[in-house]
Amino acid sequence: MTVKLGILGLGTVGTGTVQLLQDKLGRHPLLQEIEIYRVGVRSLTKPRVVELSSGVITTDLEAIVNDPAVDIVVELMGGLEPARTLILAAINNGKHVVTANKAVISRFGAEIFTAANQAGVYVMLEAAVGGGIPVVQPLKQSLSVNRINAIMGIVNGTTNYILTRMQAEGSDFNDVLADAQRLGYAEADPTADVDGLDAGDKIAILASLGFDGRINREDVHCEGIRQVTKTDITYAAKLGFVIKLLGIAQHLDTDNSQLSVRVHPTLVPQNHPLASINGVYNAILVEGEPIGRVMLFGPGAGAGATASAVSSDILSLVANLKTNTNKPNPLLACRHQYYSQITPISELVTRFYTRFLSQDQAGVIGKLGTCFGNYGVSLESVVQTGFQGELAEIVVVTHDVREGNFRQALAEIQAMESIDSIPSVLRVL
Ligand SMILES: NC(=O)C1=CN([C@@H]2O[C@H](COP(=O)(O)OP(=O)(O)OC[C@H]3O[C@@H](n4cnc5c(N)ncnc54)[C@H](OP(=O)(O)O)[C@@H]3O)[C@@H](O)[C@H]2O)C=CC1
Ligand SMILES: N[C@@H](CC=O)C(=O)O
Ligand code: NA
Repeated sequence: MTVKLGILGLGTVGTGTVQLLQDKLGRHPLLQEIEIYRVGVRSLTKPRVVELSSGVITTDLEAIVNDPAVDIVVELMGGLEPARTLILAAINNGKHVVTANKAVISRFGAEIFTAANQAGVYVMLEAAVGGGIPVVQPLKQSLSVNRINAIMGIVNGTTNYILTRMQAEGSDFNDVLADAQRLGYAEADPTADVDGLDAGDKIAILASLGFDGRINREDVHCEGIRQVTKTDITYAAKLGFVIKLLGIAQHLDTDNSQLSVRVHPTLVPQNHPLASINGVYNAILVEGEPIGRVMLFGPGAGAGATASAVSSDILSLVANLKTNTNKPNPLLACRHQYYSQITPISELVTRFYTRFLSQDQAGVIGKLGTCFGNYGVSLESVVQTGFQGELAEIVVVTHDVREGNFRQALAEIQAMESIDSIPSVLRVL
């Protein structure tokens, strides 16, 4: 008997997955056991690049998740609703689920995994983080005996593609975004990519896998790349950095009582392993004990890469169904019971890069230094870089400082008469 799939969604990832599953030659023999039984879409008239037998494509997605013949529901539609409701219905009907939907998992993971554990089914999500890169299963299995200290990475292909082209070509943000959408990397609404929310969903999921507790998505501090300008990219390069949007989950102290989970554009030293990850590629650096550092690298978005992750999850479930075991596999199931306590961003200790525009007067740099000093902020470098019209441009890099102290100093500096504006504040790795 074949294992029957009900696939919800036939867009970029759905189409890539169907193409992979239909082209079995030279791939794992278990793929022969899979039947694409139903595919749910919004529009029956939209042209499709894959051929499916008549009756397979339907707009009745509820019928798919309620159909007793369907063994595995593969949710590739995106968005919060109706995806969440359909996933829960599939679970309650005893079906295993594969999803690429980080937005749903990061917000409703507790509800979904509790339902899955009660129903004795699995929810697999390799495609939800890092696209084609195997990172979810490695964290759940191959790396799970390590004590994890930090997980940090480039987890959004669209913004990495945009930042890379802005850096290499001096291109305009909006033109590059349009290319990322055309290539199928961006979300249907690219706001989630550009504002760091997609990366926030992904680092929340990685943190829950690595640090063994549920993450309240609202506790994840998220900043996107809208404020990153060509000017900052150029200054960063002169100072020996590249600017990357990083998702970071790390213990802030040695007794592991403080966990920081956040997303923000970051000045990364040019010799750091994440600095050379360009274009749509993603990379996730895991630091654990005793393993040390492991970096997982690969294509973070796009039809084929993401289909690889989706199909590998389907294959794991098919293997499980074929071996007919009724006992839950603890390496596939979710075992979280509690929420992790997340440290507020004001408690983070980090370096900062800041660009000031000031009146061209004597003594401005001295005043900046004094004010920073009053809040315990010590400066690693201060450079008066040039002029923007009548205004002098000053770039400062601090030593490590508690973010709350730094922000207080900035508020005081902002109010100084000689300071026109503070166009950029970026954290430094
Ligand atoms: N694109 C990528 O590179 C990656 C995407 N993902 C995730 O994969 C998922 C799918 O993304 P992607 O393929 O890019 O999205 P698309 O927008 O390309 O495709 C969405 C598909 O779902 C269908 N659909 C959406 N809403 C409904 C609805 N209410 N009722 C019926 N059908 C619906 C659409 O139908 P129709 O075709 O009729 O419009 C379409 O086929 C998302 O969760 C995304 O975050 C994860 C990793 C990478
Ligand atoms: N829009 C996402 C797609 C994959 O998750 C990205 O750009 O990384
Ligand atoms: Na992945």
